[in-house]
Amino acid sequence: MGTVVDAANKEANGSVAEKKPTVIFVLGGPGSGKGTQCANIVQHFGYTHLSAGDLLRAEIKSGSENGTMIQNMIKEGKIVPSEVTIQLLQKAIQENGNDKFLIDGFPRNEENRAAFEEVTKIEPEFVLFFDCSEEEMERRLLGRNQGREDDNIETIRKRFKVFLESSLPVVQYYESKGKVRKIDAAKPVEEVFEAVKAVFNTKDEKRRGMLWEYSNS
Ligand SMILES: Nc1ncnc2c1ncn2[C@@H]1O[C@H](COP(=O)(O)OP(=O)(O)O)[C@@H](O)[C@H]1O
Ligand SMILES: Nc1ccn([C@@H]2O[C@H](COP(=O)(O)OP(=O)(O)O)[C@@H](O)[C@H]2O)c(=O)n1
Ligand SMILES: [Mg+2]
Repeated sequence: MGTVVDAANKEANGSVAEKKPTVIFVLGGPGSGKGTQCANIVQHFGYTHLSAGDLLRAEIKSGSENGTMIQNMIKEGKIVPSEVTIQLLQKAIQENGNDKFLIDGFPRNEENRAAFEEVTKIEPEFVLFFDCSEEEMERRLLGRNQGREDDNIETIRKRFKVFLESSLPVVQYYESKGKVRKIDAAKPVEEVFEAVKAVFNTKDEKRRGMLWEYSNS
């Protein structure tokens, strides 16, 4: 107790005893490059990557009682009820020894956002938002070749509609709180990652600055 690091944790989490994990939400339209960039962030910055879509697809494969419902929702590009997705995210966080997570593809609507906050009491440190044109995202999704049942033009159009109507308002909500770090995601993978690195390096510099100020006060 009483060290500089304790003080910083206390400031970030409210109290040392109830230390919560650091969470960064990674948002952007379908095919904007969330999964690709998360893999890079994991390599460089030591976060654990949790993709809501991957967790839901694993749940279908596991033969869970919700599997058929989830499969139908994904095929229609619809958003699975929060309680299902949040339970999967919470379990993944609890089972992992890391204390910093990239949550990719969540929250995708207001219900996701409010329920996660209510259940976990976790506020994201910031929201990484990958901004990309529909034309480019469509091209990427049709070329993704991961055998996904939702990467066909009919479902892609539905997913774009859901993104505009339900997911963008969540980005706007965090924008109003000054939490959005917007990245031009239409560029090549390496250039996008340069912009991502700048966001994470700035965050680390700010934290070092805070600790320095504290230790000199
Ligand atoms: N900056 C980029 N330029 C071109 N293709 C990309 C870029 N980022 C990702 N991709 C490709 O586009 C497809 C979708 O990327 P992915 O990371 O799965 O996006 P998301 O998780 O946002 O749907 C993949 O085939 C990926 O290899
Ligand atoms: N928070 C979430 C995330 C994904 N999903 C479902 O999973 C699908 C695929 O999500 P994903 O994040 O893997 O898709 P991409 O944006 O990576 O292409 C979505 O279209 C939804 O049907 C959901 O219901 N709720
Ligand atoms: Mg993805």
